[in-house]
Parts: sequence; structure tokens; C-alpha cells
Amino acid sequence: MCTALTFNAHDHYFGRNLDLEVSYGQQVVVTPRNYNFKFRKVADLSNHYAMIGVAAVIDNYPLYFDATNEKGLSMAGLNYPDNAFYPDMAADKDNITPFEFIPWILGQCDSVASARQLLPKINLVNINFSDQLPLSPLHWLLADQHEAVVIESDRDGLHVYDNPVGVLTNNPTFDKQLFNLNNYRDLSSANPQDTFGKGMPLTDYSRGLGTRNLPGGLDSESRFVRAAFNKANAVCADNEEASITQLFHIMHSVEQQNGLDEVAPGKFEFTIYTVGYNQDQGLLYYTTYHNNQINLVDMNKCDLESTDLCAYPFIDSQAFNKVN
Ligand SMILES: C[C@H](CCC(=O)NCCS(=O)(=O)O)[C@H]1CC[C@H]2[C@@H]3CC[C@@H]4C[C@H](O)CC[C@]4(C)[C@H]3C[C@H](O)[C@]12C
Repeated sequence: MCTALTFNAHDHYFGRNLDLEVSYGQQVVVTPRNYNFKFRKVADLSNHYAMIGVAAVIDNYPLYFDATNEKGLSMAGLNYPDNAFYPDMAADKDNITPFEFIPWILGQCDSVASARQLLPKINLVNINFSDQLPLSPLHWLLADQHEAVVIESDRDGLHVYDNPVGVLTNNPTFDKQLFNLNNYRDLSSANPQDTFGKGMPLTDYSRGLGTRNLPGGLDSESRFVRAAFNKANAVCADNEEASITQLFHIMHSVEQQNGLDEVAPGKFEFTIYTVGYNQDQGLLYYTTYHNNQINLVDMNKCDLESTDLCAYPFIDSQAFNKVN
């Protein structure tokens, strides 16, 4: 399972947790403007916006899990099992495979508004990357500095939902996730009034009682509510350090601790990495499960006019800040 969200503070940010029990050998990958993006069924993009993100590079092709382009448009693919449906070729459409979707949008669009022009023409065609790497069932959060949408390719077609809360997790379909928030209208960062009933001696015995009914589970509905509430109530000082720190606190409030989510006997899914993008400045911050320190990769330090990918392996070991 996974969680992605937008966060506006000092600048504009986009965060993502990847929760999984295996690694695909992903790294931080910058694709410069002149890298030749090949597509299976449409023409190459030989000149496009540069992007930074997390990708598995196979045969010199970046299979992006999440990324942000130089204009600040961000996109993340999250697991969407049983619901995702990828049709066969459609003659009248741009046939883009799901693994090409992030490059296709981020390569050409500078905003959600411009992506909205391309989306109706797209058919997320059912073509595997390879026999070893078949398609996986995904849906996507797409966001710029001003708005977010969710894209789901279901049996009845491609849906583009406005996302007023700027959060995405996994199943069920996005409309249901959004509706479910209505069940949590009573959540509050303030201690609640006693509305229980007449003549009951109820006391305000603890701080934080307004969050008592906030779901604590790792399931996708619980994470959706928790991420939406924690983000909506986040406060931080107006600078980059405080904003990134707060973003990582929000992301880590929905992280999966190793040992809590068994996916096969003795095998657990956990939060392999957390990324936070500064959309305005082309920065990617990350932590990994084994490295709590926040690491920073700046896309502008790569040659963005190059034709070659620029990759940085995750630093996945703990560095203690030794005090004595
Ligand atoms: C599994 C991950 C979602 C995390 C998650 O939800 N884990 C729960 C697993 S479980 O449901 O609990 O079992 C998703 C998120 C992004 C995906 C990659 C996107 C690029 C590429 C697309 C190709 O088409 C197939 C291979 C490819 C490398 C993808 C592999 C995998 O699908 C990735 C890592």
C-alpha cells in the first residue's frame, strides 16, 4: 500500500510513501530534457521537460514510481488492485502504456490544466514492459501548486476526479474514499464539547480527545482519513526546513512499521521510502526505512540539457549524529 499527498506551506510540496515487501532496485533518477523517451505506440519525445523522481531503470528506461517535473507538476502511481483495468489498443486514442504514463504527462505538461487537455485522448493500453515485468494495477495522484486530480482507469473507462483534499492511498475507488471522510466530521484538533447527553458526569480528562476517533490502521481507508486530517491541521513556521520537517511528520504518521502488515507467512510490507518534493525548486527529499535522516537531491545540479539519465542510489543505512 502507499500514500501520496500535496502540502502547501513555505513552498508547494508533494509527498509519497512506498510501502512494499520487495525492492525493484529503485533509485532517485533525473531525466534531462534531451533524453529520448521512447513509447511503444506513439512517437518518441526527444525534447521534453526535465523531471526528478524515484524509478527503476531497466534497459536505460526510467520506470517512474513518482516524479516532479521542472514546472512543478508531480505525479505518483499507487497500488489499485482489482479495480485497475487497462484496455486493448484503441484506434482513435493516444495509446500510452501505464508504465509510460508519468513520462508522457510530466514530459509535456506544465500544470494539471494542461494535463487535462491530454487526458481525454489517452488510452492506458494493456502492454507489459516485458515478460518479467508485467503491468501492475495502479491509479495516480497528479498535482501542481494549485490543484490535484486522481486518475483511475476502471472497467467503465478513464476517470479524472478533482481531489480537493490532495490525498491518495489505495482501494476503494477515489469517489468512495472522499465520501468516507463525511464519517469523520467530528474530528478536531480541539478538545470536544460534551454533547453526550443530560446528567452525565463526563470530564475532559485528557488532551487530544478530538482525535480519539481518528483511524489508526494501516489499511487504505484508515490511512486516507489520517493523512487528510493530519495534513489539514498541520501548522509550521514559514521556511523550508520547517515545511519539510512537517511534511515528513505527516508522511510518517501513515508509514508502515515492519512487522505490522503480513503479506505472506513471515513476510511484511513496510515503508521502504518516503519522498517529499519541493515542486517550486525541483528538490527531492527522502528518508528510507533504515535511514531516518532527510536526504536531499537537487535536480538542478544535474546537466538538464543532457541526453543521459542521472541516477543516485538511495542511502539506506542509519547515520547517528554522535553527540559525544
Ligand atoms: C507495488 C508498488 C505500489 C506499492 C504498493 O501498493 N504495494 C502493495 C503491494 S500489495 O498490493 O500489498 O501486494 C508500485 C508503485 C509503482 C510501481 C512501479 C511503477 C513502474 C513500473 C510499472 C510497470 O508496469 C510494472 C513495474 C513497475 C516498476 C511498477 C512496480 C510496482 O507495481 C510499483 C513499485
